[in-house]
Amino acid sequence: MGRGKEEGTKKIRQIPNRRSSRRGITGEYNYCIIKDLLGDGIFAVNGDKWLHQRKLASHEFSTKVLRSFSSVAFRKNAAKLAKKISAAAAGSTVIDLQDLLMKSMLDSIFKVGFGLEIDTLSGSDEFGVCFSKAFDESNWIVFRRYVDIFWSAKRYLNIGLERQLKKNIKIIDDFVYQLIQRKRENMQNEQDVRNKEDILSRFILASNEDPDERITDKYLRDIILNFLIAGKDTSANTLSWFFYMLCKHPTIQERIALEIIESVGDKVVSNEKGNYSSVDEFTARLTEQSMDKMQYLHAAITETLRLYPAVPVDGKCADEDDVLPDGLKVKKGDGVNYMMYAMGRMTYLWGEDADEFKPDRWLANGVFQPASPFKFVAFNAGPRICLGKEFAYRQMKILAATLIHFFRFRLEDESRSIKYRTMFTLHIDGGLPVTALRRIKCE
Ligand code: HEM
Repeated sequence: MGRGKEEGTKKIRQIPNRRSSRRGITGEYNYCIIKDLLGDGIFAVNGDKWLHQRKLASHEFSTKVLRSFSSVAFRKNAAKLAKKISAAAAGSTVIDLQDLLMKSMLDSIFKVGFGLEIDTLSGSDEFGVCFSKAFDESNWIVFRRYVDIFWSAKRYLNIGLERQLKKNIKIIDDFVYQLIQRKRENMQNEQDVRNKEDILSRFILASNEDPDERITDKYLRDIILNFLIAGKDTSANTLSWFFYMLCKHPTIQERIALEIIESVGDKVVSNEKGNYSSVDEFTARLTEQSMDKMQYLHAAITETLRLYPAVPVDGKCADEDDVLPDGLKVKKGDGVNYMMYAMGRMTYLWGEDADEFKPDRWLANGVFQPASPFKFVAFNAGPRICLGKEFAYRQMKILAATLIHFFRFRLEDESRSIKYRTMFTLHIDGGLPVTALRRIKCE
């Protein structure tokens, strides 16, 4: 088994992403299914275009500017969400935490990714809410195509879900093209556009210097939708499962709350008014240094991703004939799927307690120990590893720390059996209804 595992790592690395170069038969079919929604974006491109986008995107993700800019935006959104939950807690109202997290993530990614303020969390931004609904529904309909063999006939006849999808895509496109237009206009009017921090501005800047004129509005539209699909549901779903786990394991919830207090310092817990702290004062303390001290929180999020990987299954397409470690021959163009969901629960990888939620398995002397990305595959591995991993951890830790500091969460119905919904990402079917009790007064 040991030898197999080692070889497997090498072989899987040699099988490129189905969208990376030549697509082959299965790759072509997958591409066909998703291209109506995502076009030729990061997830659906081939050859040179992918490399070009990856270069542009990875540069942006690694800049210090983006790192500090995104932290400010994440803290602001975390505070907004905490205030919303606080209002519900005051009235003992049950909240759907998954829904709130999805909205909060959408607002965040618009700010960080595209430099735009939208407010779907409060529900006041009608255009944004409409876009968000159309986007989520399209995501589900596109996934349904994998199990509906008549989808292309329905698309041709413009009936059923395909008709709905067409309408949704129009809403999405109108919204996104308007956004690009607005962005281009703003950038023309601004003096120092080089200091723009968001990813869309950087792509637009690159388009002005692109001799081949590859970065068209259609190209930017695909980039925006790909970043949304990559960055919104993944982080929101992970946090939903994370809070579900904390509800099931109250002692872990308490241990994280203690670690947060130790990491940010005692002052936030009490001031001259007693047991009170402003949420903005608290989030301001979520600096890189204090976040780095939250090793147990980091481990608990990682443990959630092991058991509930946001991308539960992923596919690749063989670029050339190959042989898998167990001797299975793979022909050029064949599709190979690997299941993160199953891999996270394999006893031969994680031990006899693989099914248990144990953040401690990631710690040695209180310090987080990462596993090989070929074993912990939630972010993929090799050249197509997730570009937003660091970004996602920062955002999830800021949000989680803020909510756990101020509230104690309980499932609305302990007896309800929680199931996942089959989509591209691992949603909780029916949402996550919880009650939030205030630990600390939150304003
Ligand atoms: C918990 C959060 C996340 C998880 C579990 C996750 C997981 C993944 C996985 C499994 C892939 C590989 C997909 C494939 O093979 O086709 C991927 C790719 C990618 N992710 Fe993430 N992701 C997360 C958050 C994010 C965020 C927040 C962003 C950006 C805002 C992001 C941006 C990307 C991009 C751009 C790619 C494509 C990379 C490439 O193909 O070169 N991800 N992610």
